Amino acid sequence: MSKSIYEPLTESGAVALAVRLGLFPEGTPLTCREIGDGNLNLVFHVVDQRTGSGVIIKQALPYAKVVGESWPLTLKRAVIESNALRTFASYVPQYVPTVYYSDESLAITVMEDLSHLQIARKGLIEGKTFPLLSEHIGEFIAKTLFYTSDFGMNQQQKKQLAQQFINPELCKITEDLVFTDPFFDHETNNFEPELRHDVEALWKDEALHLETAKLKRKFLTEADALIHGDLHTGSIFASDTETKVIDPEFAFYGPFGFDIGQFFANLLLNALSRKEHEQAPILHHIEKTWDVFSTVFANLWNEHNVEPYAKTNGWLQDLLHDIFVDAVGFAGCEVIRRTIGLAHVADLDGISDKQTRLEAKRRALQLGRTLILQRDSLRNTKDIFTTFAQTSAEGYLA
Ligand SMILES: Nc1ncnc2c1ncn2[C@@H]1O[C@H](COP(=O)(O)OP(=O)(O)O)[C@@H](O)[C@H]1O
Ligand SMILES: CSC[C@H]1O[C@H](OP(=O)(O)O)[C@H](O)[C@@H]1O
Repeated sequence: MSKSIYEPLTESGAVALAVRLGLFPEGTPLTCREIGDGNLNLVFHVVDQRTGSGVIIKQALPYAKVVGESWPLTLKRAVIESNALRTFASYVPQYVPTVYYSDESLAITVMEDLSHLQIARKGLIEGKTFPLLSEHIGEFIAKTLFYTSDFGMNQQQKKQLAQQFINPELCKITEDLVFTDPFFDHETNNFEPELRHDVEALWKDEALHLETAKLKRKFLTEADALIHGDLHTGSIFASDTETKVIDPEFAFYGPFGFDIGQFFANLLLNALSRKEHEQAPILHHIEKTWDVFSTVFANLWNEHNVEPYAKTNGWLQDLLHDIFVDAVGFAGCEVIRRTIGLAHVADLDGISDKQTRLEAKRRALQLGRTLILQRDSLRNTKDIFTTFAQTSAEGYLA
């Protein structure tokens, strides 16, 4: 298997691979569908017709699927993804799919089929609430961050691990699409003409540029822990009882606050798409994520810290404060990029009434701006909700 030379799989090729790998007993009647709906990769669902049990074969393409062959992209992202899933599984196996097999030259990851769950974004758009989502994600983030940081593992081994997750091409996508392009008149941007006035105001906003630049610098330079790097609600499978995080191909050693910020942002985008009286469960998820994250992280800090300064009075509180402020700022960037940048979210784009959709997008731009500019003065999740409630339909220019 290791001598394989890369070529994109077809559905029949995926079946043949599953058989070659012995994933199903000889003679099993198998069907396969390519079900990838993300921006980058192929995803094959191979199913035993008799039992309904399946496996997922995910394969990276040598380019970004959403744009096409004109945007070449490293196949190494498949190795990053399978290694990240395996690393996360060593701390929180309950929150990631099991990886059965990976092949660097074919750029594939073969993993547990999670089809009994639903992509959280889709469920949230349908009005589901997934009661345990925030508890699980708070714990996922706290444990993966703590145990891969200088506080939770041997500090020399951490540097070795960070080397394995050097991920320059995928980081550049985030540096460009999240932190840069939406704030300038760039060809990757994508927004309705009615928003141009608001978007142009954003492009000219010097104060916003300064604060976004500071957040970008953090993303470029702070190697706190192994982060997922793209923890939006489309990267999470959920049900009423289970939660699984997928798609960590953007993983690298980055700032503590980034995954929390991405998750907050995508919850806020969903809340913006809802009527006011339906927003409470989503805002509750933000509160709960932070509560669980900070509690679990603090417990790990107090009980398993390898750093001699850990017991220094005030350091943990100081760090949690910084993580919160950064998360709020990163959330602001993500809210803006998902509204006017290259890759949108169905939560907003799927609002069928044009006026309602434009109002939600204007509120998103205003919310993103406020989160970035006022992040230092927001002390807790209640302050995020106040900011959210103060956004107006007039949006950025209000
Ligand atoms: N382990 C899995 N089990 C079932 N379906 C999956 C699994 N992984 C991915 N998928 C399906 O494939 C889609 C795209 O997967 P994703 O990893 O997000 O791809 P991309 O990297 O292209 O964004 C998901 O939205 C989901 O529908
Ligand atoms: C050209 S990549 C755009 C966008 O797509 C990624 O998301 P996903 O792989 O989950 O579809 C990531 O968010 C990138 O910023």
